[in-house]
Amino acid sequence: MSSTSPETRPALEVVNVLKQFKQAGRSELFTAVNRVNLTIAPGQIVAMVGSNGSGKSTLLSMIAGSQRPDQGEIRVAGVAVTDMPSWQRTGLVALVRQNPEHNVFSALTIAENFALADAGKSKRFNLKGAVTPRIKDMARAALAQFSMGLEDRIDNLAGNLSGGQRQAVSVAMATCRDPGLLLLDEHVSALDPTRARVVMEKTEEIVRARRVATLMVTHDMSHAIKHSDRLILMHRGQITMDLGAEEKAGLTVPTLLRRFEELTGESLPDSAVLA
Ligand SMILES: Nc1ncnc2c1ncn2[C@@H]1O[C@H](COP(=O)(O)OP(=O)(O)OP(=O)(O)O)[C@@H](O)[C@H]1O
Repeated sequence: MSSTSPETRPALEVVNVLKQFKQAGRSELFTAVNRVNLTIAPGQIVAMVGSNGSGKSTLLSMIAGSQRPDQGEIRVAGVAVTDMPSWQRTGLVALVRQNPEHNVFSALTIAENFALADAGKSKRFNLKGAVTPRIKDMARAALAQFSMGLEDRIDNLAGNLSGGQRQAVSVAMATCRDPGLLLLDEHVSALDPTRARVVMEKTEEIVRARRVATLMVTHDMSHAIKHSDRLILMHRGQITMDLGAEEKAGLTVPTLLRRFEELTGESLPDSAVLA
């Protein structure tokens, strides 16, 4: 079998990626992501944790296509996306953001949101007539996975949903077409702890069932340990720790926080502890 066949090629390859920013009042550039290498296998769930400002969101935004690396290469499911605008990555990369407001259009119904997501990179989108029986079936099936009754509300305005319901809709939309890679940028951090747990557990269940490779940024260390196959730690623009399933098996939140402190001399913010 060829090493580049769909079954074996990595879901994500980040090769030597560098991103620098100009800083106000300073002549030298600030390095936010410092020659990062990261490979994610098909179906693998990777949790990424790290201190504030360590470069997690910048790395995610380069993978999603809203920023371009200054150097390096990014491939998703074998496709070179480094210079591809984000709208062209639909189907390859799906992103669920922290703020529920940023993931769904409040003025559209749930079904219309699905129609819009499905239209993806096609430039012509006409809302009138876009909600076809196929879209409705797709939306109902995707939403039923969350067991929140959302499949019976597809004609409701998304703006009338709670934050947790919106994030459930967002994950359902992001995964229903089986993207090459799912990016979760603190997608449950704006929810209350109970809702956060439910949405996180369902998210894991869905991505495992669909075998969608996932890179999840979180400040909740227990989520990072519990809901991943692998845990990576970013610090000052670099990946400083990379724990596979075996190393992660006996890991507890206090041990993880201690290991981070030993490695970096700094404390890791744990939203579950801070909450
Ligand atoms: N557009 C920009 N211009 C200048 N500096 C930036 C820009 N975007 C990010 N940075 C800086 O790059 C660093 C990394 O930011 P980034 O948002 O990636 O960190 P993070 O790990 O996601 O942090 P947090 O956990 O707090 O969300 C920070 O010091 C930030 O101030």
